[in-house]
Amino acid sequence: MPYQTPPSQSVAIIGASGYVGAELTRLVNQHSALVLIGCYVSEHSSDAGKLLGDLHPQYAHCLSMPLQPLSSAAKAAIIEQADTVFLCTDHAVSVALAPEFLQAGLKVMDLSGGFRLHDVNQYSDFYGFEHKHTDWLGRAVYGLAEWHAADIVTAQLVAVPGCYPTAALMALLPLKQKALLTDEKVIVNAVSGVTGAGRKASLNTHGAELSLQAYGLFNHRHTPEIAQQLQQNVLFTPHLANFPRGILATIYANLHEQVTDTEIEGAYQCYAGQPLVRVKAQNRPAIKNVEHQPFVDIGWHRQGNQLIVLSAIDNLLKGAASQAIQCINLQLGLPVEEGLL
Ligand SMILES: NC(=O)C1=CN([C@@H]2O[C@H](COP(=O)(O)OP(=O)(O)OC[C@H]3O[C@@H](n4cnc5c(N)ncnc54)[C@H](OP(=O)(O)O)[C@@H]3O)[C@@H](O)[C@H]2O)C=CC1
Ligand SMILES: CC(=O)N[C@@H](CCC(=O)OP(=O)(O)O)C(=O)O
Repeated sequence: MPYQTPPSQSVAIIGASGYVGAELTRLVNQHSALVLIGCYVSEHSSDAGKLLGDLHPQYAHCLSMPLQPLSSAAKAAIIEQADTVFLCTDHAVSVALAPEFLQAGLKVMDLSGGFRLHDVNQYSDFYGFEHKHTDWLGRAVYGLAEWHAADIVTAQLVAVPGCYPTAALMALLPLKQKALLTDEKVIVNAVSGVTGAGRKASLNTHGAELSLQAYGLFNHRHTPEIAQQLQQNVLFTPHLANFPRGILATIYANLHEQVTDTEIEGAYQCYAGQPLVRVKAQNRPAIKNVEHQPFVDIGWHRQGNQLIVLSAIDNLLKGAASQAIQCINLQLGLPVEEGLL
């Protein structure tokens, strides 16, 4: 029987003090159909009991109750009161937590990578842990909202895509769908702002150490995620840069002989009527145009059979929190942009 969704939802946010969780708290707070029952951090977090505004003053207006520790009693209260749980936690934490809520009949929107990959072996290879919940892995729906709307509507577990895969797939899937690309490896170079690395301090993200630098060469976990969804090999190289938020992806793909500009234009027509996707041939998307916005901006340029597609998103919004809101909007039968524009 398809999962039934009531018209409004009570939601809990776990990992609410992080960059993604705080942004999601803001979006839930301004959403007319969502009722926030609580915001949680880990059981022994030093931030338990603090106000969101103590940690993120810009979100002080979004939450009057303190951040709560995720104790057994808190989990029981969530199961009692919430319809949907948003997990804004690390991958391994999400994999451990999600089944507890799913088995109790709640819906889960997981913003980590814990349920995105179909091949369980890739968790050991790319995430460094063994995935213990293959049953739920098989049932998770990939939450790329413009591409999997019908499945998202009935999903109990949504695996909200990674930020880099969102930027890459939104640019490439229209071309793939129309079979305009050769089978050669697609090259994705992308630059992310530092909030992409999360809130916890590390040497790599320390201001004085930060520069524009590549990382994750050949082995970033988003390589299999992009390849799985695109059904094509990719060479993905992420770069970390010294700005707060946003991703710009520069993508190199090869077109079949004889593909015309009109066919490329036609492929991107799949986004006509999608209010959060802005495509323009010859456009050079810029991070400043998508910062704090739920949009993906796409532009394409070709020379002969060589195509360059550019794609920009806010990593914390279309790359995470606003995409999760798009997914719950679909489940509630609301316009995808509800509460976002
Ligand atoms: N940053 C980004 O651009 C994107 C991130 N993501 C994914 O979203 C998730 C969150 O990312 P981000 O906000 O950057 O991460 P942060 O490190 O900023 O936040 C993590 C949050 O999880 C909480 N937490 C940690 N351990 C537990 C636990 N055991 N139980 C409950 N809560 C816990 C932390 O609080 P505390 O430690 O105090 O308990 C904090 O609130 C990650 O899986 C990330 O990969 C996805 C797309 C984009
Ligand atoms: C700059 C930076 O460090 N970015 C993160 C990607 C964040 C993201 O999208 O996330 P998931 O972890 O949810 O897949 C990284 O490369 O690990």
